[in-house]
Amino acid sequence: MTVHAQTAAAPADAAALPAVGLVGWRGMVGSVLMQRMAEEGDFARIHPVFFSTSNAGGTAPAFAGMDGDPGTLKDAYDVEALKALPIIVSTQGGDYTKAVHGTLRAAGWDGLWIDAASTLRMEDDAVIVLDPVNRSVVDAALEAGTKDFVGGNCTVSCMLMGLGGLFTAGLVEWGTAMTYQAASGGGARHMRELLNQFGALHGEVAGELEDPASAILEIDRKVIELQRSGRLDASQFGVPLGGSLIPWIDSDLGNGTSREELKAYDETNKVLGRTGADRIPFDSLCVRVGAMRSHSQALTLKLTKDVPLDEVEQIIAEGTEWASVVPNDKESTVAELTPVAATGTLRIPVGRLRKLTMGPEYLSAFTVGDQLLWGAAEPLRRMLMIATGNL
Ligand SMILES: NC(=O)C1=CN([C@@H]2O[C@H](COP(=O)(O)OP(=O)(O)OC[C@H]3O[C@@H](n4cnc5c(N)ncnc54)[C@H](OP(=O)(O)O)[C@@H]3O)[C@@H](O)[C@H]2O)C=CC1
Ligand SMILES: N[C@@H](CC(=O)OP(=O)(O)O)C(=O)O
Repeated sequence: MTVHAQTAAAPADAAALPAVGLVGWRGMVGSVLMQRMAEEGDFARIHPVFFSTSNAGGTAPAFAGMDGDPGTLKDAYDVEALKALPIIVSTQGGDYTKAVHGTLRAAGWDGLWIDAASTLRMEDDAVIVLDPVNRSVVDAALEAGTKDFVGGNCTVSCMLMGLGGLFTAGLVEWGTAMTYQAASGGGARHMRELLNQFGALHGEVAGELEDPASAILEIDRKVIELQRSGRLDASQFGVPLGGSLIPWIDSDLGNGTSREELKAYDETNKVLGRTGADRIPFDSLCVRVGAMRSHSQALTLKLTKDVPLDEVEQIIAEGTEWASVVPNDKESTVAELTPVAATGTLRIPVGRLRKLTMGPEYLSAFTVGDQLLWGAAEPLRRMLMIATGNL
């Protein structure tokens, strides 16, 4: 199903454009989505209707490409206003999805729901969208009348954008991902907390750092003392992240696995359209590190056969338009395969590619991706463009 014309009340000059409800547009993920839509000229392809959970009646935002007065913000809990729209895009979060999606469906709304939250991802009648990897799954679902399209977990989406070629070629027998996830995965307040912690730690030893002759062990002692003191603000992450790491992300499933780790198996297979015995064993160990907004991961893949490394590189490079192979040497790796290099770009560098000593079918890889772009906003933006016949 492709939505070409709007069904909601809207200005006459926008009559030919599909009306799209945008909820969560000012949050962190929503802001990146708006930025990308403006960059790509998407606001000229839809008639945006902006919602708010906190400021209904306030002035709606204007973005590049929009035509006419953006009007006022509608109440994001107003089911009648939402029901009038053929498409709703939400980056508002899981609580909002839980509160509104079921009510809307129960009220008979059969529009397209495009969502960043994990709430509906594993529902049977929802599709995880990552079209450069699973366009056929998305198209088949649209054709079959599926109405719920959800962005994948950021780590899974970034991994598949980089290594999708190997998966779609059926070359992965099993895999593991050891992740290094940025503070932004927790939200904007987590990013601020990390920087405040770095600042406080520096402040604690600023005097000693000024003096090149000061004793490093005394600096180290003061830093760890502050980290353990309870005086560092760690209200978001629970424990200090600055100068440390946290090897647990999301909730505790009670079986030694975090919810984030389970997503690696569940979502990777769902994106690829693999079910039952066809699923690829895939597991992970997820770790929060002090990066700002790019997630990294070290992968071990058991290939289904011994594929020469140059062929592996070619398959990866051709897997998606955005995957780029980084030569496995120190100079290229430190320049191109870091969160600092990847942040703010749609490029997904994949490097450290080599066969492991365990045998020629065992492949090592490292990949990095901006978790707010391919990890959150971009798959939704593209889904909206697919649904409106623009991609
Ligand atoms: N963070 C991530 O990495 C990822 C997040 N997601 C999903 O996206 C959801 C949204 O995440 P995220 O964007 O980080 O959440 P945010 O907390 O940044 O934004 C969510 C909402 O909070 C409200 N809000 C309240 N105060 C402010 C403020 N000062 N500035 C901006 N917004 C404010 C806004 O709603 P209103 O305008 O109605 O007041 C906004 O839409 C998550 O819950 C998750 O489900 C998915 C993938 C990755
Ligand atoms: N859990 C991810 C971010 C996120 O929002 O993931 P999900 O959309 O699967 O809940 C992280 O902390 O890095």
